[in-house]
Amino acid sequence: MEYKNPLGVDINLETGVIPGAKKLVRRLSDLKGYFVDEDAYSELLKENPVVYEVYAVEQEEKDGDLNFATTVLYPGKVGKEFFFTKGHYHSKADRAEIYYGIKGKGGMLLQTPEGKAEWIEMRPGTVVYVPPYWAHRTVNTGDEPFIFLAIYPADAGHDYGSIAEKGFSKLVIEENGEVKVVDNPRWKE
Ligand SMILES: O=C(CO)[C@@H](O)[C@H](O)[C@H](O)COP(=O)(O)O
Ligand SMILES: [Fe+2]
Repeated sequence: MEYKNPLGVDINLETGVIPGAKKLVRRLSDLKGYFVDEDAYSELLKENPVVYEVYAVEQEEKDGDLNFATTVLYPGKVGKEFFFTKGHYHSKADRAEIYYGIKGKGGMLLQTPEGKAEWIEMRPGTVVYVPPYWAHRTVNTGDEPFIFLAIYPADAGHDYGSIAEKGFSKLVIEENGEVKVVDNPRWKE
């Protein structure tokens, strides 16, 4: 039997960086078509800010193993919509996931394939259980980076297709200085 080596790493709780992890950067240009307000999107695209970074420690895609990753989701808005991650189902749709809030303020939008949505607020210390089959997207509703850890099966994979095409049935927006979760006018089942 070949055994893998155990590993311990310290997440930088201020920056979200995991030493030695693979870094992925998503800029606004990577989120074309995701935000409802297309004029606001085009305007902000001139700056093309970084929307989020992911630091991932991933194993081979095998049943039984685990990956973990931090995400640093920057504050910002496109029109009224707060910055968010793309959001995805898992390619192996029955794979669950755990998120843990590290820094900043935000939340998670979750959705079943039938379009039933849930919003869960997250702050440092919040654990979110993402059940099998639910799409999930995080949203930064604060004014500093929102940082969290995700732990997920190594064979879960990411299925971005249907969210990229249809989005979530709910939007998380700022209106009159308040965070609101409202119906997505573009949502169609
Ligand atoms: O859910 C997971 C892994 O299953 C997170 O590590 C996200 O991958 C990350 O927060 C970026 O979000 P996406 O761009 O992948 O939606
Ligand atoms: Fe996931």
